[in-house]
Amino acid sequence: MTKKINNYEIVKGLIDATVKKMSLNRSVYNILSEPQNVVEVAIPVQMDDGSINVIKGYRSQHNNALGPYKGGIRFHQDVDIDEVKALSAWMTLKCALLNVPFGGSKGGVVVDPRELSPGELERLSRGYIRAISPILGMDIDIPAPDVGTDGRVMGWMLDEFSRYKNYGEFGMITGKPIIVGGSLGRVEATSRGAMFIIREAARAMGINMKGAEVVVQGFGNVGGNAVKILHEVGCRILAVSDVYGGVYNPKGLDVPSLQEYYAQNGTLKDFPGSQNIGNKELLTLKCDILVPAAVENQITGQNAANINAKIVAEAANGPTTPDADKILAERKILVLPDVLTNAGGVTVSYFEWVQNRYGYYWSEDEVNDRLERKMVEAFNTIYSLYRNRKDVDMRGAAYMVAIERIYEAMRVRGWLGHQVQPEVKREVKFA
Ligand SMILES: NC(=O)C1=CN([C@@H]2O[C@H](COP(=O)(O)OP(=O)(O)OC[C@H]3O[C@@H](n4cnc5c(N)ncnc54)[C@H](O)[C@@H]3O)[C@@H](O)[C@H]2O)C=CC1
Ligand SMILES: O=C(O)CCC(=O)C(=O)O
Repeated sequence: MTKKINNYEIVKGLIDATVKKMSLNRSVYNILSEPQNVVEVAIPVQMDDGSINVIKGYRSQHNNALGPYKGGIRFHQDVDIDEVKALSAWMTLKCALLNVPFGGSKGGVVVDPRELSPGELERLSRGYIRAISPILGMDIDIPAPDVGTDGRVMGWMLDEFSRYKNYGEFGMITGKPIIVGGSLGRVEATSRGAMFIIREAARAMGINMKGAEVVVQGFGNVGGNAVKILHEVGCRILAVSDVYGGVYNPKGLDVPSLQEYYAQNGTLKDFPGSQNIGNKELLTLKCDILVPAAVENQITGQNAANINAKIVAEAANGPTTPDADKILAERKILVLPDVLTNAGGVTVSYFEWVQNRYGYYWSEDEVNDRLERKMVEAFNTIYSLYRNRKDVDMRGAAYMVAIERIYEAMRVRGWLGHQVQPEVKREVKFA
């Protein structure tokens, strides 16, 4: 049996390398290598047959130097504590990178939501949020959707938290339905943000988005909307997949018909005018842009030599392992890191939180325009650092920019004592 890849060890290794490269005090690594709080809860859930299942859940609050903890909630059968810790650290980094005034957190529940009835799913969602209510709040820790959760689940969680507080604190969760304070554009935000990053990278590499050949792994919130939005801007979608497998047409899939087919049949398989393809094979298809938008550790030392794209755009969190990163860099394949590429989700979550505080709601165009500005600004900052330094890849550059900001917040808050450098010598100025 192959050893499970530990993403928490991976993110710690990346933070360690970055802190060393920036010659920062060791205490910066010591603080960032451990989440500030981690809770584990056991949630009793009444099943439809009357029995009680006790389901395990976690919340990891990684760092709040820059603002309240922020991060999604994952419902997935493979969730474990180290995965949740890793995902919470990535949240700290991506919020810092996007100049969004939040820290990082993440929640996880060990369950396959496909196996629950709607009633069981609602009782689990309410039970989980009840269990972690004391550590949540719009100025403390603000959850959102991730794998296996969506706006409907956020609606139940908002309601449960409001019962606990005895008033409706709408800004305590984002990605919720529009009618209860959700933001226009949040459902598509992660994918729209990814499109902006891909567009900027394609421009820098001389790839025309009109007709660019794209392969997307994952057909949920992020993958499904990425397919739709990339198609809208003129890309040719050659292949897409979900956990059960995918479909491929070398001339390009008919995206509107595929969406209709999926909505009707609940599967991509046997979509007319395409051939079925497995997830392994899909990742190695020849294309301009490969978009992993499913789960972690999809591009590894095992298959990186066979990746046949010019750009890998990480819409998922953690899809590429460090050994794969090395191989892709040697092969001159540009990897657009997760903490940048998928940060559109938390950016619009931030806009949602601002609108909730303000009690005034923006049009979808306003949301999308503000998102575009933030994503392009972050891309330019990282890309210029990557081009100027030459000793870091895009991920390394992104970690440097993020850690610089977190470091500065920790320094001025006095978390680092008096033995540290007064200020990091800035290589890139923030706008
Ligand atoms: N929902 C959001 O706003 C954000 C999500 N992300 C990340 O994007 C990724 C996808 O998240 P969502 O789309 O929200 O989840 P989702 O639950 O809506 O969709 C997940 C998709 O991946 C597929 N999938 C699962 N395991 C797979 C496997 N082993 N191989 C191929 N496909 C597989 C599923 O069938 C489904 O189509 C995750 O890494 C998540 O952390 C990142 C930022 C924000
Ligand atoms: O929208 C959010 O607050 C968090 C989204 C998320 O979980 C992620 O970026 O991985």
